[in-house]
Amino acid sequence: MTSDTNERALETGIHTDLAGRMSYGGYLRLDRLLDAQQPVSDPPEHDEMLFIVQHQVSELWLKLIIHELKAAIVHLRADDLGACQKGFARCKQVLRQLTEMWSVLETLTPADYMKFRDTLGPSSGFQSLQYREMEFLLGNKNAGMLQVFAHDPAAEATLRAALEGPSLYDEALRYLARHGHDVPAHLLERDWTRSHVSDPALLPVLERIYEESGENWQAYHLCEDLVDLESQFQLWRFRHMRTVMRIIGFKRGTGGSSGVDFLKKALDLTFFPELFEVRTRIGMG
Ligand code: HEM
Ligand SMILES: N[C@@H](CC(=O)c1ccccc1NC=O)C(=O)O
Repeated sequence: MTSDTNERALETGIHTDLAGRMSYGGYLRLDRLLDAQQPVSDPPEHDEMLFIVQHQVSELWLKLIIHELKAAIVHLRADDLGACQKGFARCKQVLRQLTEMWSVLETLTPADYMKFRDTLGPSSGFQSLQYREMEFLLGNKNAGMLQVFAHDPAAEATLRAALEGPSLYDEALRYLARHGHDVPAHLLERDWTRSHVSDPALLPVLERIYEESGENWQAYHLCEDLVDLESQFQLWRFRHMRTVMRIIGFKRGTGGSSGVDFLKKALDLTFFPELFEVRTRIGMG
């Protein structure tokens, strides 16, 4: 069948009377979402739109990750590993998206970025509340980070709540203890505002889980989900550092840090140290 136009006729039944009813734009609050891209460069720099959209999309994905991590912590506490695994699978895929997104920003040339970089003033991703909350939920705690939000009491309270609660790793260790694994007692009740410090006493516990994964499948699966999350997170950090190096070289950061050097140091951080250390022992007798 041929047709002399390329139009697709509306089927009968398509809703067109949407006055006062739930619509696409209304449900998604697109009036607000799509009004939130407000470049500040004057005269306007074409590439500032890319910069804003990239950050906003990142923040939206961070919002979902935080939503899932908080739920995973609740599910872990309730021994509901199935629900937890669903959340982890989603977080991993979102982190992959976030990591892949650096390729879009890498189309920003150093010279084009410098045309509007000054307008950013002292603002920096270092001040991302959601990023810091995600780090805290994963276990990289640092009370000093609250200072950055002293100007914003609501933000500070959000971050403080994440600082003061057990992290995903803390809850995973508590889960293992409840399920017959000999996790040292001092890891089960402690000052949650501090990052977990690698504990050699955990290694034999994890070694058994890894050596006898068949008999400890749930625990093994939980540990491997955490390993996946950390590895994917590190890929995001690495791509950020390389993108920054490519765009601003070794300039200082707008947030006041040394720049690439500061970002490189973050690559040494680990959320779940023993889950990597245990691998050294596997098969060694
Ligand atoms: C041209 C693009 C970018 C450049 C040049 C850049 C540069 C930097 C630099 C130099 C820092 C260190 C802090 C400072 O002194 O400012 C930093 C931190 C940070 N940036 Fe970016 N960044 C870029 C894009 C992004 C994007 C798209 C995100 C996504 C949300 C992001 C998130 C972060 C976060 C979360 C930190 C804090 C990292 C930490 O504390 O470990 N950045 N960035
Ligand atoms: N820190 C970046 C500026 C920057 O990337 C930025 C500025 C404002 C809001 C978010 C940002 N993203 C990540 O740091 C720089 O030093 O050029």
